[in-house]
Amino acid sequence: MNKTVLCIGASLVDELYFCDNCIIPASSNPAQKTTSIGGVISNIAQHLALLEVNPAIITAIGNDADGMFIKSSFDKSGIDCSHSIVANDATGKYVSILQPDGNLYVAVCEDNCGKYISVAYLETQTEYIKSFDILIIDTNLNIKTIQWLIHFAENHNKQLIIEPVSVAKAARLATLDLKGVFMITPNEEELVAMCSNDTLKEQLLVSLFDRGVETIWLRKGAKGSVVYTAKHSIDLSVPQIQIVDSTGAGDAALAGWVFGYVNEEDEMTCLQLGHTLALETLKRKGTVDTSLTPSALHKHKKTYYND
Ligand SMILES: Nc1ncnc2c1ncn2[C@@H]1O[C@H](COP(=O)(O)OP(=O)(O)OP(=O)(O)O)[C@@H](O)[C@H]1O
Ligand SMILES: O=c1[nH]cc([C@@H]2O[C@H](CO)[C@@H](O)[C@H]2O)c(=O)[nH]1
Repeated sequence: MNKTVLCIGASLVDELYFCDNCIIPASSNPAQKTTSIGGVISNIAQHLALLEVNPAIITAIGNDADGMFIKSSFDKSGIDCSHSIVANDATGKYVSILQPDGNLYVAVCEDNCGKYISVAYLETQTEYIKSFDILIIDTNLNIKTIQWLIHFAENHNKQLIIEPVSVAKAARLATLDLKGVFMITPNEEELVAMCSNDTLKEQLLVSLFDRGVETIWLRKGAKGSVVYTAKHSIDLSVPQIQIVDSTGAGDAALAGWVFGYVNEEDEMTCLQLGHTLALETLKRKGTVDTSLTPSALHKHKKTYYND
């Protein structure tokens, strides 16, 4: 393993409510709740730790029981969170309401990492950040911090990957200078939100390349995904599966891809590893497949992709 990975963004508590029956809007629906650690960057870091990539994280948690639970879980997983912020505040929370088939109906999120992971804070951490090869960030961060990190990565030759999180938060990227961004991983709705003017998919992709993005990994749910660079693209479908919970497929896909990348796998293998981890996550409730190991991921990949 050659490259080192630092994740920067939100750690939250996820409360997922699986409704017993098809949701009746504007009324109370009987449901079953599961609670786990969430936040896009935390999901990615947790999977990378299980995959023995040895990630570190800069995140913000509150000085409450949720925050202490998240910190002790990171410590147990070997995720270095010693440069994270423990704020005199509540830990952020994501609450989602899902249909009985595991598809998202609606979700809300209150998180504080935009407030605490400021440019002023990151400026005190530059030597630490410089010690990593790959920076993965989520758009829970505020616009100024995201722009600072993009420039930092460009100036210090770091590979910066941006996970756009949601349609609302992807819009934070709409006006930014993206020069030198190594990879960005939107779904089709987030792609539109990241670009201020264009509407056609081809124009959206070209506008991101013009703004300086090297690779766009476009996620298409049950239709798989496509990796685009200015020169070529590769497309991969997914087998049909019975999903249990749609939460976190995109985060898992990125962690699987990064695992392949740091282990110097070819681009199709990285993509297959990404899809494989997404599929395994979709088959269980919650965002992290806690049974994951590097060899289990390779074994599942063989089953899904038959090679
Ligand atoms: N219903 C599905 N069946 C099979 N695979 C799926 C399904 N949904 C998602 N995937 C897999 O997960 C990957 C990422 O999922 P998706 O396209 O939903 O991304 P996303 O919207 O960024 O995810 P998230 O829900 O985490 O925000 C897809 O490219 C695909 O490989
Ligand atoms: O605004 C946000 N919504 C949802 C998430 C997280 O997305 C994960 C699923 O992809 C889930 O764990 C939630 O906490 C987030 O970090 N910010």
